[in-house]
Amino acid sequence: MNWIRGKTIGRGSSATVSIATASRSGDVLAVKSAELSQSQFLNREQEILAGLSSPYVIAYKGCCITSENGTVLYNLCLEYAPGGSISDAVRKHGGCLREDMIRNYVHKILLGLDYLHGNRIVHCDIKGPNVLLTSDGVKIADLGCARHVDEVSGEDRSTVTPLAGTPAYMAPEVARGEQQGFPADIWALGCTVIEMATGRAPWVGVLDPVLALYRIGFSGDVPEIPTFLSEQAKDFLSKCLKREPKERWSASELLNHAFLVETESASEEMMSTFNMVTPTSVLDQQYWESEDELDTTWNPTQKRSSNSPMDRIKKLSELSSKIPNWSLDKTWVTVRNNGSKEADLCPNSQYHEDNLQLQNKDAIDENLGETDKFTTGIQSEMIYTGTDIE
Ligand SMILES: Nc1ncnc2c1ncn2[C@@H]1O[C@H](COP(=O)(O)OP(=O)(O)OP(=O)(O)O)[C@@H](O)[C@H]1O
Repeated sequence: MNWIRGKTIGRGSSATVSIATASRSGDVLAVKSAELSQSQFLNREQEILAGLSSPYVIAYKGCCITSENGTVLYNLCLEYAPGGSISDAVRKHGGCLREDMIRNYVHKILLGLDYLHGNRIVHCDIKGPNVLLTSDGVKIADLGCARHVDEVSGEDRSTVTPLAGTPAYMAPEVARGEQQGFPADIWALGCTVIEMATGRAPWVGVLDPVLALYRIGFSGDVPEIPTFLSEQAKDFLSKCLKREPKERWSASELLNHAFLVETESASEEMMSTFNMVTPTSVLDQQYWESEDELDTTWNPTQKRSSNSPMDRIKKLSELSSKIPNWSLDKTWVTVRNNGSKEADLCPNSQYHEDNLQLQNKDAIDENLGETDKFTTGIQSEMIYTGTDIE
């Protein structure tokens, strides 16, 4: 597949995302790239996405290898989401979303989760930044942490695949290191609803993530449910945030919850909110003006020698100075089992939100790997012919 790489539009822990145009069709794409030698998460995401087709999951468009400025890159081509993430939407709306908007988004996320779970896939990292807005509506993205569930036992393969996700959104059983099945996605959905309603990740007031994880795993507490929500919304949340995974409602059960009955009412307003004119080319200047994002990765498995709950909490405390507070900014961390360096864990954790964008850029510059250096400096009109991988 030939495509023209444009500006960098996002950065995550495993990859850099650029806008691109498919040479033949002119379609606008998002291309997620990582150095080939460090592309294991992109590979896993490709393997999962390639088998999926849902209007509620960001679509897979192909993958290829390119050699750019002497660096060999693995590229995952995806449907482009011009509206940003749900977290962006929360910020644009002044820090919280109206309940009818939340209802609409939740409905689409649940349709996506119902589809994934029906295909025996656990997403493992549901949160506002990983739900994107396209001209077709809300779609689940970033399946880099996703995994197949064992079809025979119905349990996940956590013995071979370490648990993953973002601490503030982790279900109690995940925080304890026990299991990460479908109910863990439902808990994370509940946390995402709180994020949409309040502009903050759950567990407000617990700034130390080590203490917070301990509380999530062992205290018996659940995140505070916003009192200003309707009774239906509160009841919906209570079904997501059951501490016992077996008591949590499934995606298909939640789709029939009374909270979602009026789901279509806010659709039109939401779609007009984000100025989602689809660019016709990577040369459209307005699409170079989106801000770069910095997400950071926390990688506890690098040092992991035991998976017992207390050992996991202790390991967390070793890393706590590098872990940011959990406010709704760009300092969330994703737990993954790759080999990234501790120095990369959270370069921006000490920065105040007011100067976050500037500081993020500085932090990016300090922490750039070769791929990032290349991608940041890339010109907007470069045509690459990748080696298609089927
Ligand atoms: N399909 C897309 N369309 C538009 N922007 C996208 C798309 N996919 C990703 N992005 C942007 O790139 C950023 C990083 O992408 P993504 O979260 O998939 O990377 P990652 O390395 O898996 O991140 P994380 O560290 O959160 O796991 C996103 O926050 C988003 O801003």
